[in-house]
Amino acid sequence: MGDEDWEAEIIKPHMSSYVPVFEKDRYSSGAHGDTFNRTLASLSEMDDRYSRRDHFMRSRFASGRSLGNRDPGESNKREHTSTMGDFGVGRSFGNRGFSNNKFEEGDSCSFWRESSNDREDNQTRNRGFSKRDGYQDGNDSEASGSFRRGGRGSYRGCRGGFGLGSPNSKYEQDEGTQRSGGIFGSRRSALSGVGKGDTYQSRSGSGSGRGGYKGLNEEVITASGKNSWKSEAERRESGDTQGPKVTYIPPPPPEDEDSIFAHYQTGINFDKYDTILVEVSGHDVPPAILTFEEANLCQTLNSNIAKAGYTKLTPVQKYSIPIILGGRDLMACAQTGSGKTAAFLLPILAHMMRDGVTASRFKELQEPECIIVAPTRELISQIYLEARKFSFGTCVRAVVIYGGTQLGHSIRQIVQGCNILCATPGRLMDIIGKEKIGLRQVKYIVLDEADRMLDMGFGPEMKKLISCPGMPSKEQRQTLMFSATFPEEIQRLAGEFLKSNYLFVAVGQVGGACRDVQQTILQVGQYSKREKLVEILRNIGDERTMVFVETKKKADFIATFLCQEKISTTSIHGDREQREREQALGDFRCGKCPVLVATSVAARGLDIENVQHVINFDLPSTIDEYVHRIGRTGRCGNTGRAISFFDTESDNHLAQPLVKVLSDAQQEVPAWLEEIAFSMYVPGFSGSTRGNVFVSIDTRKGKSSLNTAGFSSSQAPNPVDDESWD
Ligand SMILES: Nc1ncnc2c1ncn2[C@@H]1O[C@H](COP(=O)(O)OP(=O)(O)OP(=O)(O)O)[C@@H](O)[C@H]1O
Repeated sequence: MGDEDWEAEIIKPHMSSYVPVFEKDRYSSGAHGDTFNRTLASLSEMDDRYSRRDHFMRSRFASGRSLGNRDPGESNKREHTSTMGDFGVGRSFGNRGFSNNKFEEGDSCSFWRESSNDREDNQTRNRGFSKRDGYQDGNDSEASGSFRRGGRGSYRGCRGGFGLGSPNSKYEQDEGTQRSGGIFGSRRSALSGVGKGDTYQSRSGSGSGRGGYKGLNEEVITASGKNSWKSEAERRESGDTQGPKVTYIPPPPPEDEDSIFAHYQTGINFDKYDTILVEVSGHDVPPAILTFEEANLCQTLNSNIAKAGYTKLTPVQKYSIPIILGGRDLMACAQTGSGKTAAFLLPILAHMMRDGVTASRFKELQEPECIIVAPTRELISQIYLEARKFSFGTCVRAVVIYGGTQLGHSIRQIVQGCNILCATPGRLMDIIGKEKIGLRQVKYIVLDEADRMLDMGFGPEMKKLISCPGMPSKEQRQTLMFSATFPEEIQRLAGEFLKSNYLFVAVGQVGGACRDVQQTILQVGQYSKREKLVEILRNIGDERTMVFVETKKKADFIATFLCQEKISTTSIHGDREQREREQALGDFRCGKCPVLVATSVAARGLDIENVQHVINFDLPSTIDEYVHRIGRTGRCGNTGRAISFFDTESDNHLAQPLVKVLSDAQQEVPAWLEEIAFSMYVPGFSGSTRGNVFVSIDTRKGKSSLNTAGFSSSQAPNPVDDESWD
């Protein structure tokens, strides 16, 4: 099947999904989530408000009129502001916008092309603008600024002297050029130095633009025509386009053993994992193991496991490790924070050790045995650190490469030896296109957050990956997929990547929320959200809290506002430069800024110690996203709390799946939410999932089932969105 067919297949079938039906006599708001019926719904609601607003505002603000730091509705002025605007002092970016209750209005219509690019979620976008050439031209002139940017070598104090690496090195010629600005100006806000009492700075460098190795306005750049199999994402990072180079070199992680093995404690509910039901489907299922010893790993691995503080297997590990050790392909679905990363890393490493895999820095062409892909830069970095931890003291070398960093740096990492390549899709395809790695030796491909990796956003990239010259066929490699959510449609697509006899492991309910997270849904209208947020954060005190919002500019806006309220806050979203994203995460991790305002870019996979609260200031557009977001707390047996603001103006489509997720996780369901859910009743479906613990199952069973994840599939992200992730 050609690429086009494949993409079409992704796009179209999503448009129907299974959603629960609320029937009065069957529905219960209690703790038992088995009273839902199954239904085949029509298209899930697609919220195109932003696209429409975008359209409107483009015509309204296309001239880039000046604005003050008042509210997001006026913030396109920042396109012409080259200095660090201090939103914390004097004219209040936050207060004025909100005090007039104009935030939402402004939000919807500020940056004239932002709304289509701003949301890092699963919404459809308006992709109508193009202007490729103009954009390119605009960037040409910025090229000289790249080294200035790269010269900021003091990330977290770790980068002194590290800086740009060796500009004269032979790899420098391979340096990709990545655009970071252009015709759309500099709406990216950069936040820095946010601490207690600090001001929250929003910078809009006229030359730096959006920090932009990602985003819709980059996608429209005309490709060179070379490497025609390459995607826009790859071209962006590859240097096929004109623009300044991205010179950011991430600081190397600490090398001392204590740092490598630093970990947090499992929580009081860790042992309760044992009571979660697990179902494995497929033929010839190897028996689960109960202890690490049963896995028969080599001594070094066992020692690393012990140093990591792992004494007991989690359910997904008990089942996945023997399956992978047995050479089988696997699709595994287990709740957030339950140890999926080690579930694939340990058996892969065990095989590599068995096979005597050794990294060689003398090989001109590096040929990794394992490729791991994940949707965000921060997540792939985290997976890399786990790989480094478990391979400590072995000859296996893990490398991480991701967008937003200097391409030459990625290449230099690889040539030092590469057995496990952890990568975001864009950078991976770029490196492959530049023939910096060979694929012939690939024995393992891992898709973490696999449903995300296979949806409309990244699916085409993944398809290309497995079709790359040299890539062993699926019969000759092991393909492993992990996620906490797995829509049925995506499961079906996954079949193309997996051997037909792959095994499917479901730990608890596919797409179910972690039960260690106490979920609260509050009915809060858009104009009351800010006040409510402050009230909650003041009660929370210094406990680490992630606040999720729906758009990038709102992330900046809310972070600014919280800083004005003297709540130490930082933010992470796809319009921030990579250096800033990493700085923000670092400040949050270490507690310098106990509040992190984030878009969906931080929803998946991030494993941050002591995140006690997640607040959905805006609910996401899909229930899967909700499950992943709240999964940033309550990890590894620890407890956490999630509070979500439900706006009846915009969130009603989530009522049904929310009630389902709450019920399944044995959470209290507010009566008002039940009512909304009931009012959203979709007639025409019969069937019940009553009594079916594994309400979403291996699709090969041919059983269409109630699947919270199924809600999202109809709203699978537009490919455009993904460039803010990678
Ligand atoms: N067997 C274990 N014993 C102790 N800690 C563990 C064990 N397995 C994993 N952990 C720890 O639990 C935390 C969560 O693991 P991990 O990030 O792999 O979860 P996940 O299932 O991938 O979550 P998500 O779905 O959010 O990506 C990590 O800090 C990890 O080191």
